[in-house]
Amino acid sequence: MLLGCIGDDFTGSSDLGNTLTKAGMRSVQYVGVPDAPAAPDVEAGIVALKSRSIPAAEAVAQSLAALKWLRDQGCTQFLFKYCSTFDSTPEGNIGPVAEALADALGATEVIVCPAFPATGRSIYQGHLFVGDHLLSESGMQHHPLTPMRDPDLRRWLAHQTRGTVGHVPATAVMGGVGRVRAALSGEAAKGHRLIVTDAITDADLITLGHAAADHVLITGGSGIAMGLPENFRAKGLLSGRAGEWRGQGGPVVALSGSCSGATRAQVAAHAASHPSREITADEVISDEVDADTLATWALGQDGVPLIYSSADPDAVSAAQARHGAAPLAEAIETLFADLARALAAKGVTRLISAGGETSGAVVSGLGVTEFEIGPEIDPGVPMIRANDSLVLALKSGNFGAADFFAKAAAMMEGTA
Ligand SMILES: Nc1ncnc2c1ncn2[C@@H]1O[C@H](COP(=O)(O)OP(=O)(O)O)[C@@H](O)[C@H]1O
Ligand SMILES: O=C(O)[C@@H](O)C(=O)COP(=O)(O)O
Repeated sequence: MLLGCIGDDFTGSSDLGNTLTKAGMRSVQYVGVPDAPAAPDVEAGIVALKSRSIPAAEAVAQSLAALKWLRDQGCTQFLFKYCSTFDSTPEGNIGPVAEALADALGATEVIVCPAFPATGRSIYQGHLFVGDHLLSESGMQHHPLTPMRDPDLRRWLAHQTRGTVGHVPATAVMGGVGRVRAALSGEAAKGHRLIVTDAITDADLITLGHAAADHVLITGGSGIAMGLPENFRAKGLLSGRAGEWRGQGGPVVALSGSCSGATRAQVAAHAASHPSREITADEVISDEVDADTLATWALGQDGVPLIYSSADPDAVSAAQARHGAAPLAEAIETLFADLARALAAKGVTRLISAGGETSGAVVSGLGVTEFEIGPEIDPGVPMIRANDSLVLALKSGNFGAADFFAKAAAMMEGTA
């Protein structure tokens, strides 16, 4: 294994696997820290954690355990993957995890770059944009767990860190690899270890990736990985053997716990022509719904049945006020985990899940240990294979075309 990656959620980890696989690295996504060695042909290993919204100290401990396993597999470079919308709170977890990994690896210059231009995320003057909106006006200010109300990544990250935060502007990034290296060293010389780097285009990300060829630790969204495989290829370290992917027919179900604007639009579009069942926060809290009944309903439907708790910001706030945000999220996630387990037991072979935390719950419910990464459905979302009879798509809340659920089901079957 060459590149060791730590993802702070499951959709994000498959997003990273997609980028690395497309760029020619043989990649495997692990569910948590494995307790056995990796297969010898894995070139990029991604340890997927569910550490984005847990207490910072636990996120640090889990990330350090992942780092230890990846080091034991022989990795020479490490990537900490977080969300392209920088999902975090003033306490963390991006800053504390990045600093702990940097301490453990003795890293002195660490890129911080969540840019992902294919999905509209760009960084300019240290500020994160989603399309032509600042992050704080993109809808992310309403996120149920990590509302993002400050688009200045330098300022937001500084709340989370012991050390100070540096910045490499777009003018330096556009100046090429030499200018970037000089700018990063300049920031490190001023005592800034975590350095936010502007990036507007894929070309900027490839420049940053090449500039970071000798960095032991890199942090960012999946975009920051775009240039990394080429560094290993240039040293003759990649096998060039991509995995063989095969589609999967059979019973399909879509689950959605994401409340993002993009997912709610996908849910509305899908529900117009496919069987769909909403589960409300109140039903979940009062135990009026059970996983077994929902699974039986879904597998009795034609088309691509959808079960969703996705709700608009007003409904989410009202439900959180009634039940508490954390207990409510936990109750809904537990239901999705139980539902995934029940669906697998009843023979589902294609499972689509929308939402990062939701997908973490779904995967833990399934009890799978690793995923083969397959072809891309939409930017940032690959199909992934859990075992001989189960293929999944874990969709970030914000990603995917308007017809994502139907499109994913068809592509997973190999008919689109
Ligand atoms: N109707 C709802 N009311 C309140 N919280 C909800 C509701 N539906 C889902 N949630 C919770 O909101 C969170 C959504 O996060 P996530 O699944 O990561 O989606 P995204 O990818 O959009 O961030 C989850 O913890 C989920 O359990
Ligand atoms: O970088 C991204 O935007 C995604 O890969 C990601 O991390 C997804 O997180 P969710 O939006 O919580 O699904």
